[in-house]
Amino acid sequence: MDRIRLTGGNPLNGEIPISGAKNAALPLMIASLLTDEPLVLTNVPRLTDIATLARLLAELGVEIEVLNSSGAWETLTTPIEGRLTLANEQARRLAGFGPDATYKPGGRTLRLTARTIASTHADYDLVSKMRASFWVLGPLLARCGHADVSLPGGCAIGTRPVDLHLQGMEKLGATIELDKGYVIAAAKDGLKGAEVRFSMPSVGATHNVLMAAVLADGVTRIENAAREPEITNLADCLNAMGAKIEGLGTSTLTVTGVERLHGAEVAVVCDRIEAGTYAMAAAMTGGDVTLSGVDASLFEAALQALTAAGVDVDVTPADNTIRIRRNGTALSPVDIVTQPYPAFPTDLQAQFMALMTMADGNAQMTETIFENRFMHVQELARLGALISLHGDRAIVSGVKSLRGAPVMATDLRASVSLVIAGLAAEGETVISRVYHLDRGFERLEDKLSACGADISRLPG
Ligand SMILES: CC(=O)N[C@H]1[C@@H](OP(=O)(O)OP(=O)(O)OC[C@H]2O[C@@H](n3ccc(=O)[nH]c3=O)[C@H](O)[C@@H]2O)O[C@H](CO)[C@@H](O)[C@@H]1O
Ligand SMILES: C=C(OP(=O)(O)O)C(=O)O
Repeated sequence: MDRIRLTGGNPLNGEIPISGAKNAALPLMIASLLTDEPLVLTNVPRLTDIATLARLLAELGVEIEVLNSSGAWETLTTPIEGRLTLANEQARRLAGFGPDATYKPGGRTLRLTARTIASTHADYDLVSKMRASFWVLGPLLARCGHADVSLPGGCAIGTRPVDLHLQGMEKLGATIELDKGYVIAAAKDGLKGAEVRFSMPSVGATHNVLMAAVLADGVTRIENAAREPEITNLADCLNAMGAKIEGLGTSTLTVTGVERLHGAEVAVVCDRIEAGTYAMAAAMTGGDVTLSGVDASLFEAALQALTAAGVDVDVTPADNTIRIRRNGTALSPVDIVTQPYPAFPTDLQAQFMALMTMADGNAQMTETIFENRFMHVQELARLGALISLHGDRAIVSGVKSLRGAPVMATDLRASVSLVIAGLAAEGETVISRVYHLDRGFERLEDKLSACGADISRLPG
């Protein structure tokens, strides 16, 4: 298993191009199941989660092509015994591993075509690797009237039930049974529009029910929908495919079902979590970094927290850039509370905690979304951080310096919080289990070393 080695102390200086968002690219790829025409996605990031989902979609019958550097479509999926598969080599390519002479920021362009659905079975092997795979349930039900999908996996940050997804499908007229770890869903006479009111905003349940409702018969109102920008990206995509969704960006989505959807071309929105992560890394090292290809309006709460910590944040919307600087000034402690969008995102909590480990005083991190998202605390402690846990709150007492140490990545965002701390720690930090990191950060070592970080991958 690969590890990341880094020696702290270098301020980050330069430009970091921000990739397309993992959490938007995944539902957009899944939306391809809703039509027999091609769905073209631009700005798709190179990540293992993209490869994992591509594998699953291929098994369901989706042909996947990539636009190569000569401007031609190259097929990544291979038909074997009447089924499509994605070979290991192609999966590694989608994940962005290995030397790639054609690499340039701006992501890949993929074309996904689900001419026919070959299978409505989403196997444990793939769904257990990644939360978003579970979202094939809605589109499969909508297009085929049945699906059996393994209960999902994803980052181990809490119990993460799927009751809201299932209640939503039942409201649309599906029958749901649970058998041997699988959700068996059927809608013999098709899905019917309905009122779906979530007891709490769930990103995944909103994606899933939205994709089911677009082909349902009649009008669906989704109340208390999540409002994350990745949901708006999906709703925009579905509308470009011929869906009728109103209320984009609000907590009430009204969907008038249509009989069929058609192909479209849609860009993946920028990754606000990746951008926030690098902003915190730049602040941590006392550097001067310009994030490019980024929309600051998508993560205002995080940028406000950085400003409150004494970091200079200059947004230039016309250029899609944000300049992050901290030259010599101490970091002020700032309390944060994670909440659904547009509040401070849970996916940036670990990174902000890493930053606060060197603040001048005590900062309180309250995690309200997931009940077990403090796994990074004990690893940050190995680097010399002082953090105490009190239920859903962590109190971080800033220290003057951190010291490098061997640490273990426990989930995606926890892993990158260790990178941020390691960049400022004295001496060497080696992070194991970096497969977590590869799920969601495109070419992290390249992006950071281009700005002066002493960081490299140790192949395992
Ligand atoms: C691939 C992806 O986009 N993942 C994101 C998505 O995860 P995900 O879609 O899993 O997160 P949700 O928004 O669904 O979860 C929010 C809360 O609702 C609870 N819940 C959710 C569904 C359900 O049926 N029942 C239930 O109780 C969860 O346990 C959690 O406490 O949103 C999270 C919250 O912004 C992010 O941290 C993840 O990065
Ligand atoms: C928690 C995350 O991913 P997942 O929902 O796939 O576990 C994340 O992206 O931070």
